[in-house]
Amino acid sequence: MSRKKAVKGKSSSSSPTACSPQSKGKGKTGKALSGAEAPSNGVVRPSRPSLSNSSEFYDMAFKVMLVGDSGVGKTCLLVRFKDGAFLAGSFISTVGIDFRNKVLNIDGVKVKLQIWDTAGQERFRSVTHAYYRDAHALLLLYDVTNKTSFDNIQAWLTEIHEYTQQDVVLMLLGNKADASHERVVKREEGEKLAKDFGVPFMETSAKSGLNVELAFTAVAKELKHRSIKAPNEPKFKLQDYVNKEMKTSGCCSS
Ligand SMILES: Nc1nc2c(ncn2[C@@H]2O[C@H](COP(=O)(O)OP(=O)(O)OP(=O)(O)O)[C@@H](O)[C@H]2O)c(=O)[nH]1
Ligand SMILES: [Mg+2]
Repeated sequence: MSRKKAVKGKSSSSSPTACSPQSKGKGKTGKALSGAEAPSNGVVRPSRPSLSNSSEFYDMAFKVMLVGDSGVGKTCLLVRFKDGAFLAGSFISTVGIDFRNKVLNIDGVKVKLQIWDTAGQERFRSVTHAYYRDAHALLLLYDVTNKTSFDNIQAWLTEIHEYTQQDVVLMLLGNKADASHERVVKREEGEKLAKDFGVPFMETSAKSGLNVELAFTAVAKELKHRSIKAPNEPKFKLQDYVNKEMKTSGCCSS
């Protein structure tokens, strides 16, 4: 299937980057969802086990978007999560939008995340807006070594509230937590901002892998719980789960 079909006819492409999936020789994108798999406002639940890609079954599927300023590490975070790799090198911005699939086993349920990596550059903003509507969850990133990317979070939140569904799952991530010498945004500042806006928060590092798996797993758990809540099951609290599981970067934790 062509990439155009993968995004339902809208033009999308990405340049190879240091963290590009292409550098692993796996092609530009994951496969497009089609038919019963196509992203919709509701959860995708195949009536019988389905193939998410050529090899993996899943029970439910959700669409997750990575957003935030250019250079905060969205592509690297996705590559770390999907391939377990961090390929240092020169930074080439994502062009347009791209996605990859990953199936997680959440408490015995196979949850497929279709993860969309957006371009942070302003000139692609209108392309990105078109995809917000169908997103079940958003990971909003800033870079702890870049104050502007942190200051822009409020504007990102305004944009997100304007374009996404009301019940979208949102989490704020302070990425590049490994870069202790270049850090200009304290973890506490990230925590405060997240608290002020009522969103769960954690720091991550695509480079070291810190909390990367946890960020996606937490979102998948929240989406799964919302989708199939057993009658007497207590409400899943994303931030509580993250706090329990989270590892701090070591350098700055008190
Ligand atoms: N130290 C450190 N560097 C990182 C980390 N994540 C990404 N980088 C570097 O930051 C630069 C930008 O990373 P990308 O993942 O391409 O950034 P992006 O958010 O996808 O940028 P756009 O595609 O333009 O929106 C690259 O040079 C990466 O090597 C991290 O966790 N730690
Ligand atoms: Mg990118």
